[in-house]
Amino acid sequence: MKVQSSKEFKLQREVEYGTPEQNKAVKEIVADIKQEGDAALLRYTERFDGAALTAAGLRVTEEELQAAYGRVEESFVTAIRAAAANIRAFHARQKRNSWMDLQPDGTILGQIIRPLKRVGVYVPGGKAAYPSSVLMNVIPAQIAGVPEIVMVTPPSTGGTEGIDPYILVAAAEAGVNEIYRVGGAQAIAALAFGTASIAPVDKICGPGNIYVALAKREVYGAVDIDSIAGPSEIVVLADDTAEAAYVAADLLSQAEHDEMASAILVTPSQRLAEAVAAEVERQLQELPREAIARASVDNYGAIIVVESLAEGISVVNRLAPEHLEIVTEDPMGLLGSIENAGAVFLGPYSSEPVGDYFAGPNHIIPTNGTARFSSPVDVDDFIKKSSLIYYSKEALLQDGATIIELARREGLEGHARAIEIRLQNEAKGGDGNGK
Ligand SMILES: NC(=O)c1ccc[n+]([C@@H]2O[C@H](COP(=O)([O-])OP(=O)(O)OC[C@H]3O[C@@H](n4cnc5c(N)ncnc54)[C@H](O)[C@@H]3O)[C@@H](O)[C@H]2O)c1
Ligand SMILES: N[C@H](CO)Cc1c[nH]c[nH+]1
Ligand SMILES: [Zn+2]
Repeated sequence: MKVQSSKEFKLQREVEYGTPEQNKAVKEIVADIKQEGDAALLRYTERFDGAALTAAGLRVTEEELQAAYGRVEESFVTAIRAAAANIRAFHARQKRNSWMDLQPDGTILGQIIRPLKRVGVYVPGGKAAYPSSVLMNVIPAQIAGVPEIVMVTPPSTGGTEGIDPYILVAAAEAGVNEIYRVGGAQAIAALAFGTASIAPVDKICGPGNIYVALAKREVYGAVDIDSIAGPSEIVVLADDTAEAAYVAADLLSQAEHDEMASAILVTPSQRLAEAVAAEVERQLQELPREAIARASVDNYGAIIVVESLAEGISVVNRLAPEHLEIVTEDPMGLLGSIENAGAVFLGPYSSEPVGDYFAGPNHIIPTNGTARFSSPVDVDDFIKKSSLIYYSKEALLQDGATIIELARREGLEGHARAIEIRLQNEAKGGDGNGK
């Protein structure tokens, strides 16, 4: 990894997100699915995932789901249950309730919370299978009360059923049974627009590679999306007290996700910068996914030497990373200055994979600088709110003139008259029915 000064460093998102070719490919895939439905879905699944399916074979059967248990270790089932319990406990704290406020004049104002009816969750499965993402998608949706949760994941990671058995077991543990073996941009478009085999959803959540992220951006508006949760990112803000081997390991933990993942160290310590660069090189050679991680650090990685921790914080806030680790003498003391980061990990033992798998917070987190304005997946992603207004006669008599004033200032006489007709009727001693 190249050690550079903050002046030399250029923000990745200042260039187009994804290459022009990737953007063009995604637009074509989405348009084809919209127009041709299943036919295009099957064609792209064969082209990108090498699976020649029929429409009847798109959905995973209950037998396949149960058979997957025979292909995973008991220790995995124990681990996924323990992780699920932590994720459930964390997200249960986010649940909102409807509320109503009764005022002395009889007015009732409130907010009604309802779950979305049908949501699609994307579970990545291209370069690696992500059973942990099943839990991160499904548990908050269940806590919100979503009745129909549909899962899609590509068939490319193998297994006799064509889907990684660990993903299937995680789905069965989470209680999902509508699962389709499709991935990439074609899966996102199928969820958004529907095909003969897959009924459309109201919202799509979940992380994925650049094709998934661009497709979610493309279908937004036809459906809602959680955020752009694309190739993983980590920024470590560290001072001279940090352990170089730990920092390097944490950088590589995200670099190994994807050639487009980004891993960045920001430090005022030239010594640490050089030690981490050497450690990254040493640890890379021992990493099974060396080629992916090397491409990531070569193209999207950086070690940025800043003048001070204060400058480091301003670099971090510009980057707005998905994950930020603060490994300094007093990490808690710096927390208040962090404005943009999807998840913040404090101190040398809060290694990023603790959050990826187990602590409880969601690992589906905005990337590419979008942590400036969006948040990790949570229970709120799976609800919608309706406002409730009940105005009593007394309240309308009291506020009516003010409402009329505001309506007439906007030149909307029809609005003003809707109020005025009631005020006039009441002034005449009306019965409240306009008579
Ligand atoms: N931000 C987050 O919260 C978060 C969480 C977990 C994982 N991730 C990211 O998810 C991603 C998982 O990526 P993955 O590739 O392993 O799985 P994936 O399921 O996201 O992508 C695989 C799909 O990509 C499509 N694809 C591959 N090459 C293509 C091409 N040339 N043209 C068109 N489509 C193509 C295929 O349809 C394939 O099914 C990684 O980037 C990882 O960093 C992000
Ligand atoms: N680090 C990823 C979020 O960017 C999540 C993940 C899943 N499995 C391992 N890691
Ligand atoms: Zn990870």
